[in-house]
Amino acid sequence: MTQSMAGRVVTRFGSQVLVEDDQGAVHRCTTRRRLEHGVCNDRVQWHRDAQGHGVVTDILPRTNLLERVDPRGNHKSVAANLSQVVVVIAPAPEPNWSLVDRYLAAIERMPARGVILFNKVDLLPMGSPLPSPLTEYRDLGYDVIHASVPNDRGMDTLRAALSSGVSVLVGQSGVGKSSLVKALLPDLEIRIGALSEMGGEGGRHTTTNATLYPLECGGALIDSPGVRDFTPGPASREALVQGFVELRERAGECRFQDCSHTVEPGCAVIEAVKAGHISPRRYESYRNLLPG
Ligand SMILES: Nc1nc2c(ncn2[C@@H]2O[C@H](COP(=O)(O)OP(=O)(O)OP(=O)(O)O)[C@@H](O)[C@H]2O)c(=O)[nH]1
Ligand SMILES: [Zn+2]
Repeated sequence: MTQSMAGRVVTRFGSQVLVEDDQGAVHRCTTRRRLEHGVCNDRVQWHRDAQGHGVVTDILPRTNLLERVDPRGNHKSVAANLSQVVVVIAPAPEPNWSLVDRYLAAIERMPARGVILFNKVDLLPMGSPLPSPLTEYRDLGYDVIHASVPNDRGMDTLRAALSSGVSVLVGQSGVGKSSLVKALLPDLEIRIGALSEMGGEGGRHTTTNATLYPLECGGALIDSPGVRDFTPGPASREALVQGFVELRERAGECRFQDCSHTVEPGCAVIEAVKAGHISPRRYESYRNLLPG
């Protein structure tokens, strides 16, 4: 056996994966059968077999996993080891704040860094106030970036935020994710073409699989339609509490250890809502997301 090397999965198609080595070169590899479930950005060990073919021999433990839930309710792994997830919203289509809370709760649980990108700010009338939920997110410690691709606003701030680690952009349809990705990766089509060719076998590679793209500003972006439209699945009550930073830090002070933070006496969360320390809107989001 030849020397074992470190790498990470750029994308997969069928039973094959493209693996990027430490020098940034990309190699087509097969995976051993028990390792079939490698996903984009998995850290792997690989080697060349006697015929010179790349073979992935090991998938290293993941720091986190982005999962998609399909319409039938099946969980599908999309990408691993993410540093941050950027939730894109815009003045139009009007933000679904409850969906933003759902995204942030899923991101906290992964765990990964959550960033909010308020896109298409050129649509805002001059001097209009910041939507109040954005102030809440800022107060909770989330970075809120304002951007507009046509006006080239906030793009440097966004690039700086993406410049280390591996990120994904998510958000509801029409908020401008495609335009942002095009601005961040102007040569996306060329890169997709090159990867497809590497896929061999008649370019069976499709862009529907999550793919890792190094960014010129440093860092990397994982993109695919399935990643952009990622909607988090339902969460248990305990998981949900962990997903709301302001609930998580108070839940330990409730009178009952198994407090659901909805009706119980001596609930530190309800007290904090009453005292104005937790936003009633966020608290409502938590209640609405509770499993029935
Ligand atoms: N005014 C303005 N319009 C924008 C901006 N970015 C994108 N748009 C427009 O918003 C619409 C949606 O943009 P897309 O980039 O396709 O949005 P998306 O989030 O990828 O949407 P889906 O493809 O439906 O998921 C298009 O008509 C864009 O031209 C922006 O910064 N300002
Ligand atoms: Zn409680």
